[in-house]
Amino acid sequence: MTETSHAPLTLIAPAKLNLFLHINGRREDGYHELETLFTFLNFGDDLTFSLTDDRKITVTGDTQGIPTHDNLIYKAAFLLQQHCQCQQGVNIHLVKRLPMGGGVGGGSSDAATTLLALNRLWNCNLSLAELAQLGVTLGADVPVFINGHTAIAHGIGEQLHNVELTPGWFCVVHPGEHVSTAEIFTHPDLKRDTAKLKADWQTENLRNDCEPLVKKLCPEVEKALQWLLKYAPSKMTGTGACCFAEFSTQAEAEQVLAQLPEKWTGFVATSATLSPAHTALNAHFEMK
Ligand SMILES: C[C@@](CO)(OP(=O)(O)O)[C@H](O)COP(=O)(O)OP(=O)(O)OC[C@H]1O[C@@H](n2ccc(N)nc2=O)[C@H](O)[C@@H]1O
Ligand SMILES: Nc1ncnc2c1ncn2[C@@H]1O[C@H](COP(=O)(O)OP(=O)(O)O)[C@@H](O)[C@H]1O
Repeated sequence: MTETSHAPLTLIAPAKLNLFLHINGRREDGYHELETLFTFLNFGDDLTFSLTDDRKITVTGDTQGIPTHDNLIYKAAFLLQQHCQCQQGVNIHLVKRLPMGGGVGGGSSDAATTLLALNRLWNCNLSLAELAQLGVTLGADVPVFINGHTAIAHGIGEQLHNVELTPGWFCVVHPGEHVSTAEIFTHPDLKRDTAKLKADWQTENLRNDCEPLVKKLCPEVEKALQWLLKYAPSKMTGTGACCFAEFSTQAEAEQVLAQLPEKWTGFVATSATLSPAHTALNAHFEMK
């Protein structure tokens, strides 16, 4: 492997939260029609990209036992390299902070940051819409990270309508359980009949339709939601297992995190209307 003259580029793969998640129905292919509000957090994994002159793609760092060819980072890089017939390679070094299967979208965000970064570094020049089209083949959540704006998603999560939200401080708790998205979506007890949102959706009862089922299957999720509820309204993100509560100041959110029972992990972060990956990437290329 020969590294090129490019200096390595480090970018964040931010966490997302589903501020609500309604399930409206099930399609014939098994995927579910959703309505969900995605926002980004200023907290996530770090990916460092070092270009090489051969076509090899390697992933190092906290890969947590995932075989390289199954890693969404490798899959994203390979997909783009094939699609654009790119002659360069890359080493991608991962610092993992987001809990796997935690509902904060770590794998999808890693894939999206890889597509966004390599599109620039390899000079592929695909539009965000083209990158999102490639990305959705890796996971339903990848397009929202490519789009990079707080948005309500419809369809299976790929039709995005940008919205503006006032940023807040979030305390996110991971109650130690790994929830399989596929298991929740194939469970017979999942609520799948919520009515579609109306124009004035802000006034509706916004909730996470996966929550009752996940609470039943994972008692620690129920406990984390109850624990957070002592301080502020609590919700689960995605198909779990992470739960969150919003606060107006950093100090309030940090005070709650400081009291977190030792058996759980958590973090505090602000939300961001624009994905911090886009902000960092734009800053890097403007500087050049
Ligand atoms: C429902 C969400 C909300 O954010 O859950 P989380 O994964 O974040 O918890 C996501 O859209 C998940 O996106 P992602 O994790 O990328 O899903 P995929 O890998 O495409 O699919 C995992 C499994 O979930 C099911 N699935 C996923 C999305 C969807 N709209 N309907 C589904 O039924 C499919 O059965 C699939 O086998
Ligand atoms: N780079 C990656 N980071 C996290 N998970 C990955 C990665 N590559 C593949 N995966 C697989 O994707 C699954 C879902 O991961 P993740 O995106 O963290 O969950 P969620 O969508 O619930 O937040 C993991 O259990 C793991 O097997």
